[in-house]
Amino acid sequence: MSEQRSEHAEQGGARADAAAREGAGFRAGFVSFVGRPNVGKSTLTNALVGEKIAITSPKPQTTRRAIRGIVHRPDGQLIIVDTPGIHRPRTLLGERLNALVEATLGDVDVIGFCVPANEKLGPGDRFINERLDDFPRARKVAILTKVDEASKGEIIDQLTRLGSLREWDAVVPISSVTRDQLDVLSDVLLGLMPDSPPLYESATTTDEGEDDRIAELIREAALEGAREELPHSLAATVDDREEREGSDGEPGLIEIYASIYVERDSQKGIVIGKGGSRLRDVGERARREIEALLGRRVYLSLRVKVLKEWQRDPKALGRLGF
Ligand SMILES: Nc1nc2c(ncn2[C@@H]2O[C@H](COP(=O)(O)OP(=O)(O)OP(=O)(O)O)[C@@H](O)[C@H]2O)c(=O)[nH]1
Repeated sequence: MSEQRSEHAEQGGARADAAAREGAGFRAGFVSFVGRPNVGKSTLTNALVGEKIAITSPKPQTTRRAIRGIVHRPDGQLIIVDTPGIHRPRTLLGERLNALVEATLGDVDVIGFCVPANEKLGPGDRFINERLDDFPRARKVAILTKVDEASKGEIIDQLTRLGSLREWDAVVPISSVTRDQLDVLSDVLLGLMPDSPPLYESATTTDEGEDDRIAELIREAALEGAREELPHSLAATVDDREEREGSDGEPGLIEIYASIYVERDSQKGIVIGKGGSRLRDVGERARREIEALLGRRVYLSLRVKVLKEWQRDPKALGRLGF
């Protein structure tokens, strides 16, 4: 992150000078949320940034990339690095994701350890908590998520158990759905960040490329309603796009050609559905999200392709951007 810090510091220098002249201390730094799959890390990222950056899904292990969301405040910037989560690797994809997590966590200023309020602390949480010792540089904050799903008593019990795991720099209960305590969490995280000039322009909410974000929206749409082993086998890419000329000052239609990848022939049929019905639904859902992202009308063409056992194949992983 230090490279990014100096690279982006130059852009933000003018504003920092202004802040310094006003005597206001400005803070900026990197935070990463870790925790078991499905504890609400991506939802929290989106809720804090106020825009859909990371896709979310009730299926565990949805997150595959280090996506950055940026929270802009008058007194600082929080740059959120969303990781795929720490787990025991079973495939080459799993190994690569773990390496990505290691590199990310070794570099951030704060690690937010997320545990849901409505489930007991389990071996999975303890495994991740112990791994946090490997990253001594980062300050550590415990975040109790989904408090809207738990009773007061459950929340208090869970806070006590969390407190006994280690000495946290802070413990904050939140709900991304009701937005309960999100401002408190931002304050706490910002308070743990180093003094620094802004690292990003104020209009930037992510530094992920547009095609990657579109591909993630397609994957999210395809994940909806997907069963059993299918979620892990899905990947999506944007292959081509063409802009149509607009008229009367209106932006023209944008044509997007994208692929959904599965690992086996049998999965292809599942994704396409009877007479193409499922794929049509996926396309419809994805198109609406992409139109919201781009702010213009979209024609989306989806093709389903089989890339045999891509999670275990180095060449295929490369092609899909892992
Ligand atoms: N009730 C409630 N549900 C939540 C909250 N935050 C997240 N969820 C739900 O929990 C599920 C998982 O959320 P994600 O944000 O995808 O979880 P994640 O930890 O990023 O999951 P992975 O990508 O698998 O690591 C989704 O169905 C969310 O809608 C919350 O504050 N309250």
